[in-house]
Amino acid sequence: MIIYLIGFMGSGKTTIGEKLQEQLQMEYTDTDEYIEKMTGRTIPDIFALEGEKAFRTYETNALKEITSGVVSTGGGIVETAENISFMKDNGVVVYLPTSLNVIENRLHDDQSRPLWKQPAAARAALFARRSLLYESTADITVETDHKTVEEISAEVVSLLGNRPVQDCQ
Ligand SMILES: Nc1ncnc2c1ncn2[C@@H]1O[C@H](COP(=O)(O)OP(=O)(O)O)[C@@H](O)[C@H]1O
Ligand SMILES: O=C(O)C1=C[C@@H](OP(=O)(O)O)[C@@H](O)[C@H](O)C1
Ligand SMILES: [Mg+2]
Repeated sequence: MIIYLIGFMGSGKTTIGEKLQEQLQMEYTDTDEYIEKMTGRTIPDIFALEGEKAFRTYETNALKEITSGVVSTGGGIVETAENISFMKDNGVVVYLPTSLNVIENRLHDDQSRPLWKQPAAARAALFARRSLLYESTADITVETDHKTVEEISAEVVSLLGNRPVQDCQ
């Protein structure tokens, strides 16, 4: 079984993925960490030196190469239509909706996410546009505002357990 975590930057995909790895005793991969290992470059360096388009190609390749376990994606995974159909065809997609003001409190002036380092209006537009894509891609949705990491992972585990058997193979 593959479980894909999707959502905006700061929704907690990496944090919840690590927790689910412990709870479900499954393999775990974060696509950003995978790309950093494969390229030997940090995400900000890839954006600065090669551009976003090159990053999106690495991201699609990473998605295809990770074949099992819990997968924390990057917030822009839904920017590529091919990624959306790949995740829907190959696993269960868990969306972690989080409101923009909660994300602002979590990320502040985070420097490690190139697309967070833009004016608030541009971030809000990106958030609005992507939210529609996350919603239409999700099989399972777990809100994260004002919940602890433990509460969110427990909810994900419980909803995964309620899935029809054929979805969990
Ligand atoms: N439920 C939560 N409550 C409070 N802080 C959280 C929660 N989930 C994640 N965080 C914090 O928010 C920041 C971003 O989390 P991260 O897992 O990196 O998000 P993503 O991978 O979706 O960008 C981290 O500092 C993390 O500790
Ligand atoms: O939203 C995006 O386009 C991105 C999100 C980041 O991952 P997180 O969502 O884990 O921050 C990372 O993949 C890269 O900086 C691009
Ligand atoms: Mg992450």
